[in-house]
Amino acid sequence: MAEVQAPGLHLRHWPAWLAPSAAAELLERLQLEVPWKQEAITIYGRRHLLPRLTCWMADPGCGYSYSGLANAIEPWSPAAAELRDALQVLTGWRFNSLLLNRYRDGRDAMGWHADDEPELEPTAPIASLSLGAPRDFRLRPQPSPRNRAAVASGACQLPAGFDHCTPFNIPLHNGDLLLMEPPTQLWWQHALPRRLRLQQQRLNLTFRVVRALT
Ligand SMILES: O=C(O)CCC(=O)C(=O)O
Ligand SMILES: [Fe+2]
Repeated sequence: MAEVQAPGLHLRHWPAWLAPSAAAELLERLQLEVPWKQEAITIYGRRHLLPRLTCWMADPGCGYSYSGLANAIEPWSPAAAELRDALQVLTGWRFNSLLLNRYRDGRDAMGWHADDEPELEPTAPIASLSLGAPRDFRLRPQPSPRNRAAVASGACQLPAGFDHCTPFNIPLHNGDLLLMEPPTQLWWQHALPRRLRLQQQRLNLTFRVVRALT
């Protein structure tokens, strides 16, 4: 396991957390088991198909909206539930929500964002499992709008050295596990850029802890 740290950023990376044969078998299972959909989002009144297939799985009551989509929640599939339980043993967290992304080839991608929705438990990590083709995972420093307001009002401070941080890449390979620990989502954004020559698919699973709404 390799730790990646920078001001406001803490990642733990397990290269080949799953052996290649186990990762390949899991990819096959998930491809068949998961009800993949291509969702559309509306920006300035225009509908855009997302450049990837997605599915949300969660415990009942643990759904949340993402990029303005109120997501339909699917029950845990057998393979996803096994991974959730293995991640609980590794991290001590009972992940109650999962976003699955299927990048059909290098044209599919994900833009810059942070997973900082108010529904997410801020003290929990996000656990990201990669299967299939390798892709670059990019990170760049960016205080969230909420943090920018908090910094402006004096309620919180930028992490020391934050303003000198530079964007960087972490290549994620078949079977890699990446834990994004707090407060990473507050200060950093991430993206999965397009790779137009790539023809193989990649699956990514991000396990999350959604707060019980009271
Ligand atoms: O595909 C990836 O590695 C990143 C996915 C991601 O950032 C997300 O699901 O929020
Ligand atoms: Fe994300």
